Amino acid sequence: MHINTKNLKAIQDLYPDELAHCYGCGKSNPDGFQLKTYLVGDETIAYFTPQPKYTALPGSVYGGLIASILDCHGTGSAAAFVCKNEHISLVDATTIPVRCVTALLKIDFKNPTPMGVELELKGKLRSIEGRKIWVDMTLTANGIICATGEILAIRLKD
Ligand SMILES: CCCCCCCCCCCCCCCC(=O)SCCNC(=O)CCNC(=O)[C@H](O)C(C)(C)COP(=O)(O)OP(=O)(O)OC[C@H]1O[C@@H](n2cnc3c(N)ncnc32)[C@H](O)[C@@H]1OP(=O)(O)O
Repeated sequence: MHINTKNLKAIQDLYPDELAHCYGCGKSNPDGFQLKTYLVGDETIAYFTPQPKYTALPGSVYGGLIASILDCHGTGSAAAFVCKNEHISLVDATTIPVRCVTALLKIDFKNPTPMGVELELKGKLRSIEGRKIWVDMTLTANGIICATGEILAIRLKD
């Protein structure tokens, strides 16, 4: 079921302008994917519909794109979970003081990801250990999990 995100703020839209050029999720990169990650309760969610140019085998999505959007959903999720853990409101904020980058990303490709349908990405917090944030992710199409991912995001120092 597609969650209505209309009244939610995407974590990537709360990155300050000078850090908003990421190819995968920067709001200021018109050529990028502009992935949006939302915190909904205890999990994060994002939706993405790949363009046909990101085809692998005919009818299925290129794995590099899958890794790319899970990468950005993972760091966005990590930032969102840190904010939640530290009671930093995403509702009232215009920017957030949390920056996370990917140290490690693992993707398991479970099933071919069909082209032409909306993909649903979910993230769940596994642990926060100091500056290390582990997030488990799934990528689902038509109700079938096509890929799972795990990410170790590192919270940057000031
Ligand atoms: C790129 C710069 C942008 C800056 C602006 C901010 C941007 C904010 C907006 C975000 C925009 C979207 C982002 C999209 C997602 C990307 O695509 S990010 C781009 C890809 N990632 C990178 O380029 C990161 C490159 N790596 C690095 O810069 C550094 O290695 C890191 C990850 C910052 C860590 O360096 P560090 O801060 O010196 O921390 P370090 O002490 O080495 O490690 C901390 C802990 O993590 C552990 N660790 C580190 N790496 C690993 C690993 N690979 N495996 C296991 N453990 C590890 C260490 O063992 C250590 O553990 P403890 O001893 O604390 O238990």
